[in-house]
Amino acid sequence: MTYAIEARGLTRTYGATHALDDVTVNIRENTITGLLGRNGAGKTTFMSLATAQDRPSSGEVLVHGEQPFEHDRVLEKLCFIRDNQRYPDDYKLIHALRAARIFYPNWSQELADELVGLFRIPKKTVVKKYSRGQLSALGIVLGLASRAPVTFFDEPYLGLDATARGYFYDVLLRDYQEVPRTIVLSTHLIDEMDRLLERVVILEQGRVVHDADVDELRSAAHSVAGPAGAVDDYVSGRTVLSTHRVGGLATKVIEGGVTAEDREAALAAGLELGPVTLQGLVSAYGVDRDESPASVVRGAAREERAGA
Ligand SMILES: Nc1ncnc2c1ncn2[C@@H]1O[C@H](COP(=O)(O)OP(=O)(O)OP(=O)(O)O)[C@@H](O)[C@H]1O
Repeated sequence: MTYAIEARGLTRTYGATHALDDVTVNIRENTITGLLGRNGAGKTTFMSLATAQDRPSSGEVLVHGEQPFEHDRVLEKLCFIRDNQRYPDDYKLIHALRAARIFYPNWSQELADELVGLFRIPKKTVVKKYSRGQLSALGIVLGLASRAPVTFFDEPYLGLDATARGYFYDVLLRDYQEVPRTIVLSTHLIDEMDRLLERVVILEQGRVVHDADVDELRSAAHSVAGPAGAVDDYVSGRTVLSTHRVGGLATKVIEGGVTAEDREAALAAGLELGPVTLQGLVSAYGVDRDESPASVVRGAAREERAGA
């Protein structure tokens, strides 16, 4: 198997903060991978290290088997679209496209022109006067039209309306099928983007908590809902990833798939078993086990009422 990105013990600290903490992960060539996790989980840090915009405190990251830092042959394979991309003050659309065409060997002007039209990106306005959504659209044009063998998008949709986001997802999938390449996306719009993702890496406080194919991950957990006591009995001896309580009802996300015995037990106890969305899993892995903020808040409110 060929890997586009290989991270070994990758660590980046800022003082006492471990932005990335001993991350070992391989990203297969020609896949679309979602880099997921709550705010501050380390997604941008990972992308910055893989694209040589920053250096690790320890460990290493290889792109197509080579160190990216000050290595032109590797750097020209990489495109990193981040939300705070800066452009020279006098840049208009044409300047940004011209620079990209020179920099990226696989640049597709045809694709760039199509996307500029779809996103209605202004041609006469200087880029620094663009709206938030127009800036994101420009980043997406550069990222997709670069056709770079390894392309990173760090929350590329900020400010984009739903129609424009739909164009992004559709064109990304179409062009990826025509010109396969490695695409890594960080996103908080997980339910909206999960149809794009073949694989996900979930980070939590700088560590990898899951690295799996999307289908594998979906079947690696399930939810159970019903009367709290019956739910507690059902989950006894299992790993609970998250809990939500409303009055006497509870919903828990549990590690592991559903067996025939589970179905029978749930039916007998009047419980409902269901799948967990990717968003549900990321939230579940991003909170303290068995105590989601919702249940903590509601629990506190109940205690207050009981004490009043
Ligand atoms: N230059 C820096 N100086 C100090 N701390 C930093 C720096 N860059 C990142 N961090 C810290 O490292 C951690 C990871 O940050 P990072 O930006 O990688 O997270 P993220 O997953 O991309 O978050 P978000 O989803 O909010 O964009 C955070 O705690 C952040 O505060």
